[in-house]
Amino acid sequence: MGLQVVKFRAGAFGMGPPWISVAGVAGSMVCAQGLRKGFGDVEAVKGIDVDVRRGEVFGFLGPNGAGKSSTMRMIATTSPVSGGTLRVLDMDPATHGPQIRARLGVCPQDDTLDTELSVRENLTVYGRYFGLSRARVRMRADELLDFVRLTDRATSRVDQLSGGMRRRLTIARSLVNAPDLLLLDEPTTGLDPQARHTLWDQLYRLKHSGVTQILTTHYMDEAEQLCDRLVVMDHGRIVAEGTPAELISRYCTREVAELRFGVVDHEPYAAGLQGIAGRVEVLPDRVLLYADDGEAALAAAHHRGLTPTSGLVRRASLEDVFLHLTGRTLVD
Ligand SMILES: Nc1ncnc2c1ncn2[C@@H]1O[C@H](COP(=O)(O)OP(=O)(O)OP(=O)(O)O)[C@@H](O)[C@H]1O
Repeated sequence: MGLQVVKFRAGAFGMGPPWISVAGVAGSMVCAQGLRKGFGDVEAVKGIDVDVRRGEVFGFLGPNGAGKSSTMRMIATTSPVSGGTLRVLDMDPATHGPQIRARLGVCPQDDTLDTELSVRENLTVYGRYFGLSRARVRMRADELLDFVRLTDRATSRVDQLSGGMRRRLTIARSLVNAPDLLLLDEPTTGLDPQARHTLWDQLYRLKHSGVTQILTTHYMDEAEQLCDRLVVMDHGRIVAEGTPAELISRYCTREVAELRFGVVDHEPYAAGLQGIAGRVEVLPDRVLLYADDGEAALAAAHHRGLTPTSGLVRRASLEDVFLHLTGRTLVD
């Protein structure tokens, strides 16, 4: 028997994508307890607990090598679990891989589109792989092309598309089987700002149509925009979990003053700023001073004779949380 095929309904895509959930999952969409992944001597995932609820967008954040992709591959059932327990859509990946995959959409980090085929054919071939009838596949392809705004490129070959169009097509392809759960590995890496915003808009619409999403990203603004909840991973472990707002309030002050002194070595300036407000972080080109009142902190610095060549005050962000927890900026 082929993969279990999901049901479709003729869609009013203009009003939002008509994804149909085939079967209810009462509790968690993904539940991991003490989940581990090893590659020989390398422990990529060191016992993590994760609970992804129906309808939410859940993010895995972390620096390179943190274990995000290894975790995603276990959830996608393409990499066996080394230890702990994992349930995906209330099933065990070890025994129900095909049943899980039939209800998953997977958008990999690198586009794996068939560049020899047209845009439309990429969808129809994939749909046939899921066992959809020709008529269903045609209807589905039309709906998805409309959803990702590629209808007018339906007959173009993939190698004629821009990077942003390819990502949109990859997302469309991952939705061919009307998945309950969509896995997105760095969905907007390499895209220009406009293409990123277009994709965010589509992912947002998907969320509101009830598709649970799990994504990895290096972009904190992306996580803040899209994720209801997220975990920060580092060295195979979860070091923080919460909503973006919870994480910011837990690990940061309300504001951050950024001070640039136009020098190579900021350490002496950082030392001089100690005690004015909260934590002081040194970056290659600036010093960050965490404060509930950033303007007051800047004034206090000036009072100490530490007047920057440029100083600005901004709201604390997930980027600051990440820096605090991992000691690194986003992309190292
Ligand atoms: N197939 C493999 N064989 C051996 N080691 C691996 C394999 N896949 C991943 N690793 C190692 O496991 C650790 C976690 O890698 P993983 O790709 O899960 O991290 P990541 O957080 O997704 O990183 P990135 O953001 O760079 O994609 C790294 O040390 C990596 O080298």
